[in-house]
Order: sequence, then structure tokens, then C-alpha cells
Amino acid sequence: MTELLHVSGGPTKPEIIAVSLSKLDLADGCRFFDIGCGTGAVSIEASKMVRDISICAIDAREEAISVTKKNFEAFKINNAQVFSGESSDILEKQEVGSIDCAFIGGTKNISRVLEVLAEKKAKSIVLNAVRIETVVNVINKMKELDLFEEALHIIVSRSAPITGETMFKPENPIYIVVGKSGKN
Ligand SMILES: C[S@@+](CC[C@H](N)C(=O)[O-])C[C@H]1O[C@@H](n2cnc3c(N)ncnc32)[C@H](O)[C@@H]1O
Repeated sequence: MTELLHVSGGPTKPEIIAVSLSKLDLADGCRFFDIGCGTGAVSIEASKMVRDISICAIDAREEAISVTKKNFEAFKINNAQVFSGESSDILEKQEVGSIDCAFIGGTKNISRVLEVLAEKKAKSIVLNAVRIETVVNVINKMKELDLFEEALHIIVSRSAPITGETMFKPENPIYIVVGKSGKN
């Protein structure tokens, strides 16, 4: 089995990826943006769910870009562009084209990122956050941009062995914020 290379902050846990992608309205041939791609794990899972997806993965850290490129090669992700830099700057560029679905895993400069996604008329946006301050900021900004749909708080506990029996260990809670264009 192909092993995913890791980088600090990633990969996003599979259960969180599953819920996040279920909220994104992925469709065959869609243009998917992985903003703060880290390892590229979310893009890899998205590519298993629909046909002919076109992926644009962005991260500000060179280390993450290098790991994403290696993971895309190992998992045979062919229809992908990988951009290094601040996502709000990259999203503004003409050559990135239209945006159907955007997953946001990194929330630096999030207000500007959301403004650019709204300007580009991204149809569906799903954001992961761990800090409540980020969540409040994102909900308020999405409401201002007429994008806000819902926010979820997800806690996963995973089985772990204990003296030959099984206990559950909680993982860090994650907030998922969902935005859709054309709310009204
Ligand atoms: C929690 S990690 C993402 C993990 C990723 N979803 C995965 O599965 O590996 C957040 C990433 O977002 C990047 N990031 C945060 N804000 C960013 C921004 N405004 N532009 C580009 N990258 C950003 C960080 O460099 C970091 O690699």
C-alpha cells in the first residue's frame, strides 16, 4: 500500500476529511482548490470521490509543497497544479481560473482568502479550524459575504488497546465551517 508522507500540521484525520468533503458538493469535472494543502491528503481523497477532478493545491510552506508534490506522484494524481505562496495572492491570479469547490485547511489571512473566494464566485467552501476565535471570525466574514451555511463541531474518539482490552482516546476537536455562494 502507498504510504502518505507527513508534514507538521498534516495530514488531516480521515474522519474529518470524510465529513469535510461530504459538505463540498464535489462533482465530476469540478475545479477543486486545496488551500493550505499541507500533505495534499484532502486532494488525494477528493480525487477518489469524483471523476476528472481538476486540483489546485496551495501552501505557503516550501516543506509542505515538496511533500504534496511527492504524495501526488506516489498516489498518481495527474490533473493537479501545486502553487507555493500566500493563497490569497495566488487565488487572485488570472491563471488559476474558476473555482467550484474550495477546502481551506490553513487559516492565515482568512478574511482576505474568503473575500477572494467570494469575488471568484466559488460555489462551495469548507474550512477546518481548531481555534474558536478563528471560527467566530470566519462565521462573521462568511455572513458579511453572504456565504455562511453552517458550522459543525466534531469530536472523534479512537479505540486504543489497554491491558488486552479496548478504551477510547479522544482526538482534538475540530470545527468545520461551510459556505455556499448564492445564499439569497
Ligand atoms: C493544518 S495544515 C493543513 C493540513 C492538510 N489539510 C493535510 O491534510 O495535510 C495547514 C497548512 O496551511 C498552510 N497555510 C495556512 N495559511 C495559509 C495561507 N494563507 N496561504 C497558504 N498556505 C497557508 C500552512 O502552511 C499549513 O501547511
